[in-house]
Amino acid sequence: MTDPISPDAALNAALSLVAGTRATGRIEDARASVIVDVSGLDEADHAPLEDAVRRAATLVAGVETVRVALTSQRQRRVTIAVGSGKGGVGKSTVSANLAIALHQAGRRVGLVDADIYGPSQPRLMGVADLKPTAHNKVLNPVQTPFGVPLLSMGMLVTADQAIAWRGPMAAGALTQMMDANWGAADTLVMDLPPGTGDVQLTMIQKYRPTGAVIVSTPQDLALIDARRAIDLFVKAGVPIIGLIENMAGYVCPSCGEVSDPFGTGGAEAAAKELGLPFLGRIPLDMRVRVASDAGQPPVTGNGPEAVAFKQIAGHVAGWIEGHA
Ligand SMILES: Nc1ncnc2c1ncn2[C@@H]1O[C@H](COP(=O)(O)OP(=O)(O)OP(=O)(O)O)[C@@H](O)[C@H]1O
Repeated sequence: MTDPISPDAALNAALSLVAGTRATGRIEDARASVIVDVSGLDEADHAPLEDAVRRAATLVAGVETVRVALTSQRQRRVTIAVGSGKGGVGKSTVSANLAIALHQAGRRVGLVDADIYGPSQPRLMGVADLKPTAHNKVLNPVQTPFGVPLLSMGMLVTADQAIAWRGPMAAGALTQMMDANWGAADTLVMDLPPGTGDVQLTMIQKYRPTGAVIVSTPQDLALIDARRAIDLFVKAGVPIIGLIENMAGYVCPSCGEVSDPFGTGGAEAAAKELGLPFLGRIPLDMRVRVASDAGQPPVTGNGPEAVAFKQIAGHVAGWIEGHA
């Protein structure tokens, strides 16, 4: 026998049919109190949504009166941009695992894949076949198995279209994702395109992040690409939370021994020289690639790489608490 559905669950089920994850409510003494998050909606869409929510709540068994409050959460939302001076340094891998680790640490996190040149988050987050829906022209992010909803450039346009984009077009698509229905999310992690061109600058200026983390590899720092990425954020007035060194030290898949083909400590020294915090290093470990390719972000496991991602996320969470 299945349990009867509670009045609150019946109310929330009815609300989700008309407002997705925007509306939540509870019933007390035959009165339904409903909160509707109108973040990102045009002013003109508020009243129709409120009416739809009110009608849906009125039809729920046991409800005699309905009170609806509209709120906008956007002001309280923190945006963390993840950037890199060039491609292939693991920026997307870091973004996915950082978003999940922040969620595991208690934040309500959404992930925005703004990498127009190679949007890899749908695969990394195990939702490669899913597409977002829309309500009143506002996108509903795709739910992932890891508690972090996702929107990706790859869900909006084909790769060929995106590659021909100029800055303002990419920024327009980014706005559509940033103004989506993120519901109660208090933090958005934004995976930016690699490099430091006009597209990146326009995106950052149009949707200025609260803070940025820079991902580099040990050899990348020698080539000063990471410094260019830092400059890009500084130019746009975005505070740098710190530097992450990825693919630091090679972990031998057979014996587990760690060696340093590109030297060690380079990123930490560079961070010091630039006066920036060093957030931590992630080893070059085959398990990171295998788990990522399988849509199972390594931070959800219990290997040393999971610990590394969690420590980095701890530093980022500390920064958010101090600055946002
Ligand atoms: N620490 C690591 N150990 C082993 N493999 C890694 C590590 N970090 C990333 N990789 C692998 O390196 C490849 C590139 O990573 P990723 O796609 O995250 O880089 P990116 O900087 O986002 O690249 P792009 O700019 O092309 O989007 C992927 O196959 C990924 O699984």
